[in-house]
Amino acid sequence: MALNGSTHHNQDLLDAQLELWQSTFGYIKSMALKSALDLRIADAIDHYGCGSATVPQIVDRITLPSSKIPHLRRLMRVLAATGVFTAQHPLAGGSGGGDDDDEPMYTLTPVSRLLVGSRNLAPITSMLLHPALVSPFLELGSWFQEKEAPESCQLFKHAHGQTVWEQTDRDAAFDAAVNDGMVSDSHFIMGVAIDECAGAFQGIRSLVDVGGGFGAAAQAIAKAFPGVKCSVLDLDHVIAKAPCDTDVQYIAGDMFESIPPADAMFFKP
Ligand SMILES: C[S@@+](CC[C@H](N)C(=O)[O-])C[C@H]1O[C@@H](n2cnc3c(N)ncnc32)[C@H](O)[C@@H]1O
Repeated sequence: MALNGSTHHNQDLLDAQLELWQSTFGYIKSMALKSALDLRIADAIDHYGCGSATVPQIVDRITLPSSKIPHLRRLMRVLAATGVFTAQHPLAGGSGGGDDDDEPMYTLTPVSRLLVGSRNLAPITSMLLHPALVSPFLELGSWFQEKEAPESCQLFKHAHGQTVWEQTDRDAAFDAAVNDGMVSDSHFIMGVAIDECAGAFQGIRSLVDVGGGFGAAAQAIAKAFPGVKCSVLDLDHVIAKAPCDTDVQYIAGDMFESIPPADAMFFKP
């Protein structure tokens, strides 16, 4: 906004305030995305074969009290402004054909297509936006002031009094969110990695995936390269829940104590 007859000083102040609010409210972007995941809005839109839907059509597919529909419209506008969906607004007056004529049409974008279908990143996105992982950032300032030794001074531990992996061991719901998230991320990225870096796996007869979780990455390697004997090393409580009907061998242990021998070590954070 340019001010009429104002000094540059006032214009600069307002521009700076705008930037300050943009940084202050930056979290709205990720919280709107989290709401879309919680409400399964991308799934609701994807249900309509063309990948587009109006708010009333979305409401038909999700659980929402009718009093919240105006708020859903606002959420959809934020999600369209941030590129999660596109919004196509109807021509003035509508076409006169139906009830939804005045409704914007929301369409999946390349971003939200990653929240549905076979290469679905919804579980890892939900995991990364889990309150246990987001809330420690509220304490980042006090973490900086803490004088403990670096290894015992992780932000997560500062906030929760235990490490991420101690919490997954004690909290079954958080553990499931982390494991499901990791599996979805591995499915996605290993499809790309195997296409792009197949040469890296040539000539290897055995491979150990260190901190390999449920073994989605190792399974993808074993499937693409049947000559590579793949194993997964992870903590006891993860291996206890790992699938048993796969081509990979699961080994419970602590990577800081020992790593089983193999031609290659693989690590996917
Ligand atoms: C970020 S996750 C990655 C999981 C897996 N690589 C994937 O992509 O699906 C890190 C993994 O390391 C495991 N981990 C953490 N500390 C470990 C340790 N000391 N020894 C073995 N595994 C460990 C966790 O249980 C978790 O499954």
